[in-house]
Amino acid sequence: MFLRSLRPTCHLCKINCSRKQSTWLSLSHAARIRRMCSGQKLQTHSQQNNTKFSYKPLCCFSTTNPVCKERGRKPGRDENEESIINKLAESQDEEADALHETDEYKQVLQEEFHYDGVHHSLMIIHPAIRWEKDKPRSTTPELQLSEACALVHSLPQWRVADTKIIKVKSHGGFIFMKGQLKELTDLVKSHKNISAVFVNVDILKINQVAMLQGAWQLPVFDRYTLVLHIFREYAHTREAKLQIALAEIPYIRGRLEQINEGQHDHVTGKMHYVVSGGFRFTYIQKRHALVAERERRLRGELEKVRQQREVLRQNRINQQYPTVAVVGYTNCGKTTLIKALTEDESLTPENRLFATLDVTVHQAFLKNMKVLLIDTVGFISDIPKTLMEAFSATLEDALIADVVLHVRDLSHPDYRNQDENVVDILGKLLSEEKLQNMLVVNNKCDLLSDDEKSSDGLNISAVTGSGLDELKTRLEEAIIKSTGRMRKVFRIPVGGDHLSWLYKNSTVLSITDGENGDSYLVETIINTAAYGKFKHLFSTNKRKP
Ligand SMILES: Nc1nc2c(ncn2[C@@H]2O[C@H](COP(=O)(O)OP(=O)(O)OP(=O)(O)O)[C@@H](O)[C@H]2O)c(=O)[nH]1
Ligand SMILES: [Mg+2]
Repeated sequence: MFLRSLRPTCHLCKINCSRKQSTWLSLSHAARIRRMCSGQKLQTHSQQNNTKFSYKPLCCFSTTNPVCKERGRKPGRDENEESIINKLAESQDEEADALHETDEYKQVLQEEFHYDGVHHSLMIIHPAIRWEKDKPRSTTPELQLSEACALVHSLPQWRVADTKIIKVKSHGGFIFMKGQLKELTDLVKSHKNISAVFVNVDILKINQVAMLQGAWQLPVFDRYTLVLHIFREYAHTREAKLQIALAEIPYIRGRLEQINEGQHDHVTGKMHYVVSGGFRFTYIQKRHALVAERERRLRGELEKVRQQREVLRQNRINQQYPTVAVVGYTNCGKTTLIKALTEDESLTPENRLFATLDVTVHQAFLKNMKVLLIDTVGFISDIPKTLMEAFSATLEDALIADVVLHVRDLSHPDYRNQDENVVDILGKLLSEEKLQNMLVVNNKCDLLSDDEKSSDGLNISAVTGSGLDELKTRLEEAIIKSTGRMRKVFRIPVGGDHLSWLYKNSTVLSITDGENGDSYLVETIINTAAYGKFKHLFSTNKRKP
């Protein structure tokens, strides 16, 4: 049986094949290249049973496609197919690592994100919107600027050379008025040691970047690109690295769409046209194909990693330990709090934004209960949704946790704004029930006087340990409420299987002797299912709990 591509796309050069006839592959060969599949539909040659397959088309090996790297090969014959597959196997080895960046892709990254390993000395410009009617904010331009500085300082050896707050009408158009642009250009040029400019807005449009880079003759960063630099610098696990690589894609796509809409020509300043067998492929199409191919490989790899995560998650569910997701704004003290509750020395809290980029699970013993605490990636304001969406899987663990613990840094001058941001995001993600049962703690209270402490939420300090005893009690109560676990006292006979069963299936809090010495009183925390099972198993011997 043979397979044929419906919409042939060259696998190597990422360009649609100009040949009218696409190459036929034998089923066995198609199976061998399955892992190279781009998800495009292929049909059986005979179409008798109308079966559809998803194998990678090999039409790219067209003899007539001038841009195909494999040009000259004659498709259709078995010996050629064999060599094609060998070639694919080679390229597969090279590309086996989904994170591998081709030279072409490296160039895209360099153009869009300036990943050149340079430790920049930055000028930060904060365009403060004059009248924010629809969204009155509890923050101030000075606080936003100081967060921008913290972002820069999160990168090793990056430094802030100067800062400037400038009032603007909106972040649209060209952001700055003509006079303002001149003033800023003079300022930037007056600093000889500045190597880049960071405009503190969530994301700059391509025409804005081109205009500002043109005026200042320096690379220009926005929050999206700067946060990506931080993520890239500190990601350790494969999952985090894949997620970050995936987060680059919507940014690049957004740029391509803006070029497509004709907003502005790209950084390169010209459009490339590749003419191939009567088809015209623009620079945009080529880049779209390049990005699509990378996305396909990253998603495929991420899926595998996530399957492993799912196994771990299932293990946790099977273990029946209650889970607590610790969430909050970046740098609020989530990791420090988990360290204090678990005494896990392997945890290393750091005084910088986005110190935690991987979701990790830690066992803790509260007062009577063993729980699993989940450390999560911190939130930050003014970051486009697409960037945080790349980390959505890490939040999934938080979403299915029995209890969500929201940590706030009460000592932070901008804590109200941070709180609004986190509550806003959690409000969209969590069910009403989870929100109702959410616990809020005000951390870093050791840095505050009694007057400054809040009456809303539990005041704690993860560093000094104050308030942690009360937090453990409240966490247990919240877990009991959300999981249907209950406190039960069982009277069980001495010398039976009851006690070992209870140890296995519930949390045993205490054991005392019964009045006549022939029984024990066992205090437990048990869920409704286990309670029903106990009654069922030991109904004849069971004494009234
Ligand atoms: N004084 C004081 N400092 C604290 C407290 N809790 C955390 N910190 C400090 O705050 C900084 C950030 O702590 P982390 O635990 O890394 O914060 P995080 O929320 O995990 O941060 P990300 O992982 O970046 O989101 C560290 O320097 C901690 O020592 C506290 O209760 N009091
Ligand atoms: Mg952390």
